[in-house]
Amino acid sequence: MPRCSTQCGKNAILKRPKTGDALCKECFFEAFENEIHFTIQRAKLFRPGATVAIAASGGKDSTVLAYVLKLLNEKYDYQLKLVLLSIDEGITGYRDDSLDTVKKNRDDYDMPLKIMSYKDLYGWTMDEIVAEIGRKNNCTFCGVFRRQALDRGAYLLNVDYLATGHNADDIAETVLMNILRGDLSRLNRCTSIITDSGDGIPRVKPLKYTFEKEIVMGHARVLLKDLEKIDPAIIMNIIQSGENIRVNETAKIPKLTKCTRCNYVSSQEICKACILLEGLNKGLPRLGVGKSSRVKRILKINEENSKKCSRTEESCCKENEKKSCVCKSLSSCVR
Ligand SMILES: Nc1ncnc2c1ncn2[C@@H]1O[C@H](COP(=O)(O)OP(=O)(O)OP(=O)(O)O)[C@@H](O)[C@H]1O
Repeated sequence: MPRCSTQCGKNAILKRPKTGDALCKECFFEAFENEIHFTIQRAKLFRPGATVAIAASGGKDSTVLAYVLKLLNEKYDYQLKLVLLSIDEGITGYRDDSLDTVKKNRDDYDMPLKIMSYKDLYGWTMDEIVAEIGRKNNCTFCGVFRRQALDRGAYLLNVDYLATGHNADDIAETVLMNILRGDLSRLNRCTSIITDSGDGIPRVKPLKYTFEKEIVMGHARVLLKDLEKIDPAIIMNIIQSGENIRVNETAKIPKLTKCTRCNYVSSQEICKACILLEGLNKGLPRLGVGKSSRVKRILKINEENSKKCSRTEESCCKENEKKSCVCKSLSSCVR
């Protein structure tokens, strides 16, 4: 390795993929932290005196986020109050381990920690959901419930911001996925460093321009890594493409509104979390997996059937072994 390109006199230990600079350990840390500080300053990400919940999964990104935010908060006097918010999805052998890491973050960084579980919020752990639906579609449940659980946690903690550890690779991957799906609404939102979750608590991504070097499973990610081999600037270019795409004014973009059932933000009358939950509770776990037009059709059929159902709650549930009952009282008798 050559000498550190900052002329500090030390030997370089790595070549940064983002800039191509050969740096020593100390200069790399400094450049890394300064870039995040610059991102925060340029986007005016935090109001001084605000409380920030750091969405802490126990993974590398959110652990680095907690570390860097604490460091920058003290170094540059952002005057932020930092707390950790963790969601326990109830995945044995996975989340329980990473929750130990989050508890270590709490002790190391001296930050309060709030843990919220799917079991308490939805009545189901991910292990129970997988037992019901199988392995194929369980990511849909996990993603939708986690997103809402983080919003609920942030609301409960009465914080001003929710910061996640999404990095440049995550964002470039999401841009690519939304382009491939033609999802203009999400494409519009996914490159923003700050997004309104709909209940007044903005979500922020201080690591938006920070690279992730690890290769994670997933087709878009693999494609991205292949493209990166051809041109290292590709990750930034894809984010920029996403930012520059202009949406045709005649294109139909769903408006964010409130779910009529749980009152959380949704682009549909009933939010995805409520539909997934209804499917689980009615023994129709695949209800929310797939197109919203199909979901609407099934909900309508169920609604019509339930009008026809003249049985009592007990007999209906008994007859259907608490599984495919169509009477309106089903969710109360199943649970
Ligand atoms: N169980 C969780 N509890 C709290 N926050 C979470 C949880 N899972 C994900 N997040 C937040 O969402 C971000 C992106 O999550 P993702 O599942 O893509 O993990 P990741 O990119 O591997 O990040 P990490 O390394 O922090 O786990 C995380 O950095 C974290 O801020």
